[in-house]
Amino acid sequence: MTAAKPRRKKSATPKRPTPPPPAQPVVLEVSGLTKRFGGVVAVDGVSFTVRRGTIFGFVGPNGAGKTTTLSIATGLMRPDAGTVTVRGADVWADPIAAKRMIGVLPDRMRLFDLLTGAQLLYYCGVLHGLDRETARSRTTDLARSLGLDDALDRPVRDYSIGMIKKISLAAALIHSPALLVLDEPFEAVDPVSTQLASDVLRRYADAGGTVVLSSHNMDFVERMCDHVGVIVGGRMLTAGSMDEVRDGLRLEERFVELAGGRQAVEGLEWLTTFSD
Ligand SMILES: Nc1ncnc2c1ncn2[C@@H]1O[C@H](COP(=O)(O)OP(=O)(O)OP(=O)(O)O)[C@@H](O)[C@H]1O
Repeated sequence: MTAAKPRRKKSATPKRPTPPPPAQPVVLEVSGLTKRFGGVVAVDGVSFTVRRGTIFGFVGPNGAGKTTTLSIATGLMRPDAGTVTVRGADVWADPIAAKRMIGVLPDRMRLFDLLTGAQLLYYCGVLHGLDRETARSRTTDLARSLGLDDALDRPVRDYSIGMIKKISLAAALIHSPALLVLDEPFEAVDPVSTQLASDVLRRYADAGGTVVLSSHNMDFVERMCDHVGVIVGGRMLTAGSMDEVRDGLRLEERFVELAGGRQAVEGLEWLTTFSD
């Protein structure tokens, strides 16, 4: 007789959108990615697929390999091994076709910050092939939806960190790409703006857009994403629907479990011996 497996405590979870049906076509296929920086293996054989209409959360501890993976996935960095395709177009063999379908918000993006917000969005739109009228009207729509209307005429170099994230998100969205890849999009963004931007992303995904985003905010990922992948030490430990990955726990609990648990606070006794 086998011992009964102890049941996990079911935690209350925030409300989330229903996952899209599994029959949706694959939009992003990442296969066997590996990237080394000298002696550091930043990404170690990472594979995952993301289907149309999915909001995929990519989570992992600091230095786990999220930014490196997302940089390779969007063609900003070459891997040592592995392939990435976007709707079947290889990001390295067919970069123009692949990149046309991607909107990117990279970590630490450098913007043409002498332009005003309106000029920046307009030029992003025109560079992506939009006609002038469409670029102008989408600039206005995005600024309104993301709470940036009042800032549109100011130079981007005067923006706060959160405002830069929002204008970068607008720049990634302006050509209405099939795939959005966002590296920590809501870092330093206030809760009201996060809500506005979340609504924009959900509407985009409901209409068939596909989102991959990284974040350290587990509650946000659990609320926002229907699929999730956990990367630790360059390896994708698990990826699947939110419920599969959570396995009855809150995402944060499951993440801490997978990422190695809490470190004992040993060797810090001096911290409690105050100098005065
Ligand atoms: N250009 C680089 N040169 C050398 N090492 C790098 C470079 N970029 C990343 N690394 C290393 O690769 C590993 C993965 O880094 P990466 O930025 O992908 O992690 P991350 O999961 O995005 O981390 P964080 O959550 O802290 O942003 C780290 O050990 C990092 O120091």
